[in-house]
Amino acid sequence: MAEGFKSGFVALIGRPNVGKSTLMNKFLGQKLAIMSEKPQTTRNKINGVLTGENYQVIFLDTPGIHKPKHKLGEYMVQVAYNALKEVDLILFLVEATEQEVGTGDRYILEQLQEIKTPVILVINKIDLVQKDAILPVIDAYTARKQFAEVVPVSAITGANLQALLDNILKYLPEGPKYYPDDIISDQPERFVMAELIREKVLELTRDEVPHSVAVDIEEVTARKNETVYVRAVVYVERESQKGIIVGKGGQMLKKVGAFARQDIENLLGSKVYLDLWVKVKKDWRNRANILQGFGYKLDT
Ligand SMILES: Nc1nc2c(ncn2[C@@H]2O[C@H](COP(=O)(O)OP(=O)(O)OP(=O)(O)O)[C@@H](O)[C@H]2O)c(=O)[nH]1
Repeated sequence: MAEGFKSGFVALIGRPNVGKSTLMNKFLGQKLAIMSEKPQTTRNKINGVLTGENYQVIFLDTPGIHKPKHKLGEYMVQVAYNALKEVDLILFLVEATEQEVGTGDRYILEQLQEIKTPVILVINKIDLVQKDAILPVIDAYTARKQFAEVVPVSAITGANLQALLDNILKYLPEGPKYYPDDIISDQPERFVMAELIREKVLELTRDEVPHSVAVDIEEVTARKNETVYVRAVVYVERESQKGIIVGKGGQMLKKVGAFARQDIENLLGSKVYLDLWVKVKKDWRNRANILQGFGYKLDT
C-alpha cells in the first residue's frame, strides 16, 4: 500500500430525483448510471470508481430509499439499507429548492438514525436558488440530525464538487487501490446496456409507461464487419403499455431503438445491431421469483 493512500466505499442516498446519478456521472466524467426525469430509475447498485493520485473512492449508487409500495419497492429499500452498513461514508443528497424536510427525507433520516456510518449532507441543485435560500435548508436538516459535514453543490454545473471531494477524502481510511486505474465501473456491460434502453423508453414515452418496465439483454454476439448483435426484450405489465412502447406502425420502438443503439455503440466502441422486442409479463413486480430472473439479486 502506498504511503498515505486513501480508499473507501461511499454510498449515495436520497429521494428519487435529487440528482444522485447526475452527481456520480459528473464525478466520473462518463454516463453510467441512467438519468431521467422520472423517479426511481436507479434500481441496482452501480459501483463507480474515482481514482486520483492519492485516493480511490468507490461510489455505490444505491436505489432511492422510499416507503415500499410493492415487492420491488421492499427489495430496493433492503438493498439500499444493506449498502449503508458496509460503507465508510454516506452522502445524503437533498435539494436546495426544498425549504422544509418532506416525508420522503424524514423517512430516510429515520433510517439513518440506526446507522453509525458518518453522513455528509449534500445540498444539491444550488444553481436553482439564490444563495440566501440555502441557509434555511441547512437549518431544517441539521435540526433533525448531526451531520459530519454539510456541503452545498450543483451536480449539473459542477459547482463546489471539489470541496465535496475534499470532504469525502477526510472520512476515508488509508487503504489499498481496490481497482486498477482505468476502471470506472464493475457493472457488466449487459447491465449498462439494459439501463440505457430503459432510459430511452422512459424518456421517449414520457409519463405514459410506469416504472414496470424491465429490460433483459438476451444475447450479445460479435458478427462480421465488427458489428455487435444485441437482442433485448422490454418487459411491461399490460398490453396497453406494450402498445405505447411499440407506437403507431412501430414508430416509437424504432425511435427507442435508434437512440439506445447510439448510446450502446458509444459504450462498446463498435457498430451495433440492436434487435429490440417488447413483451408482456403480468404483474412481475410482485413476483419475487421473476425479479431474480431480471438480475435483481439481494445480497445479504
Ligand atoms: N438544476 C439542476 N438539476 C439537476 C441537478 N442535479 C440533477 N438534476 C436533474 O434532476 C433530475 C434527476 O436527476 P438524477 O441524477 O436522475 O436523480 P437520481 O437521484 O439519480 O434519481 P433516481 O435514479 O430516480 O433515484 C434530472 O433531470 C437532472 O438533470 C443540479 O445540480 N441542478
